[in-house]
Amino acid sequence: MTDIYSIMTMAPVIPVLVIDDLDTAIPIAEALVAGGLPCLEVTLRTPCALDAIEAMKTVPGAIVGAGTVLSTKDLEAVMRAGVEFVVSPGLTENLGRAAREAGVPFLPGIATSADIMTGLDLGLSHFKFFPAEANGGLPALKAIAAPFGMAKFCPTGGITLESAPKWLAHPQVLCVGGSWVAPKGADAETIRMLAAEAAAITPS
Ligand SMILES: O=C(O)C(=O)C[C@H](O)[C@H](O)COP(=O)(O)O
Repeated sequence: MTDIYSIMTMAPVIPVLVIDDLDTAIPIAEALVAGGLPCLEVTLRTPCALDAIEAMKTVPGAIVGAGTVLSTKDLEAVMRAGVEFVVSPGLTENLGRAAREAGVPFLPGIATSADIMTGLDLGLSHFKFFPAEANGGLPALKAIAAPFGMAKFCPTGGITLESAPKWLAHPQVLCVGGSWVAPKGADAETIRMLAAEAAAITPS
């Protein structure tokens, strides 16, 4: 199993996926990997999410993680499905401890300095800044991150192809998360093109 730093630095964008139809899981994963985005965050927002994770794991080159992991029960379920990383919208001590014990790369959501300090207490230093734009955008992350030079971030929530470069230019931002690369109902070729565009983003 790899570490969360490696997951966050494989590509500039981690696609956040909501899979409604299990039949689309493999084509979506193939398109994203072909476009240059190997790390896939499958949210536990739909009934078929765990099956989608297992299906996507068969795609060569795909590094499949789970998002929307809200509890230790969710964590156990996604570990059974064989995820390679775990993302949550927030951080609780229970979930943070369980993820550490499971030894799985873990990217918990934070929105405040206190959240970051809770994470640091648990031995965590890589966080999802969520919801990034609604929480005040890049100016807010700059201010919140400033005292925590050891912390690294994946801002997620409201980020687009157009806004990603400025987020990525922040020295503590390793990647961004976003659902724009796999819009609902998009065909595989569209997703591959959106992924290729996202994979080519450079900080500016
Ligand atoms: O489901 C979760 O666990 C989340 O944390 C939410 C997602 O990360 C955001 O909804 C993605 O944001 P958009 O790119 O603006 O769509």
